[in-house]
Amino acid sequence: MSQNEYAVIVAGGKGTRIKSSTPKQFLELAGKPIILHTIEAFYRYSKDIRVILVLPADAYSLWDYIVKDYNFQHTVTLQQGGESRFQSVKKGLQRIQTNGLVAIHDGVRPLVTTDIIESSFKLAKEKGSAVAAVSLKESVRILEGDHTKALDRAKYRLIQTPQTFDIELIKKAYELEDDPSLTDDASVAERWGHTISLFEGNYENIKVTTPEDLIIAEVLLQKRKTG
Ligand SMILES: Nc1ccn([C@@H]2O[C@H](COP(=O)(O)OP(=O)(O)OP(=O)(O)O)[C@@H](O)[C@H]2O)c(=O)n1
Ligand SMILES: C[C@](O)(CO)[C@H](O)COP(=O)(O)O
Repeated sequence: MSQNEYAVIVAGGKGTRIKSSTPKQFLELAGKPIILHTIEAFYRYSKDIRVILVLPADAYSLWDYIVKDYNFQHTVTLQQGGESRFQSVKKGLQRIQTNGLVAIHDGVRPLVTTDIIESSFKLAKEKGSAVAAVSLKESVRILEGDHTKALDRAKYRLIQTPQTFDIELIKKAYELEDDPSLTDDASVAERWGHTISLFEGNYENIKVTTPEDLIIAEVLLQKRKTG
C-alpha cells in the first residue's frame, strides 16, 4: 500500500425493503452476520486498510456483541449514521483527516471480492475515482406518461459499490453538497465537476435489498466457503 487507504463501510440503514425485524446488515448468512462478511473482504484485500464503520445509533451494543461472539480481531472506527445513505457517508468521511484514497462501500454487499477492491484503488489512484459497474442483462424501457419506449441497453450500466475516490476530492464534494436524495457517491462527486471513471464490477456483488437477495447471497457465500 503506497498511500493511505481507507474504507467507509455504510451500515446505518434500517432495511425497510427486506421486511425483517433485525436490520439486514446484522442478519446471519453462511455462518456470520452480513456486515462481518463485508468488513472481512476489505481486510483480505489489505490488513493495513483503515475501516470506518457507520452504524445505526442504536446498534452499538449489537456490534459489541458481534465482535465478541465472532471473535473479530480488527480495530475499526465506529461512526453513528444519519437519516439517509448520503448523510451516513458524509459522517463517515468526516472521520478521515489525512489524504489518500477511500473506498465507500455498502455494508450489505458482502460478496465484494479482493480483485474488485484492488481494481478500485488502482483506478482511483490514476483517475481520482473508480466506480464498479456492470452491463444490463435484460431489456430496458423508459416510462413516458401512459406509453413506454425501448432503450438501447448497451448505453446503460448498473452501478455498484465500492466507489473509490481521492479523499480530498470526495470530502470536498460531500461538504459542498446537501442533497440527501443522491443515491450514490459518484453522483455527489459528479455534481461538483468530477468526471467519473467506471471499472468492470461483478454480477455476484449484489446489494442485499429485498427478501430473495438473502437466498441468493447465502448460496453464493456458501459456495465460496466450501471452495
Ligand atoms: N441512513 C442510512 C441508509 C442506508 N445506509 C446504508 O447504505 C447501504 C445501502 O442502502 P440500502 O440497501 O437502501 O439499505 P437500507 O436503507 O437499510 O434499506 P431500505 O432502503 O430498504 O430501508 C446499506 O448498507 C445501508 O445500511 C446507511 O448507512 N445509512
Ligand atoms: C450506492 C448504491 O448501492 C449503488 O448502486 C445504490 O445507489 C444504493 O441505493 P439505495 O437506494 O440506498 O439502496
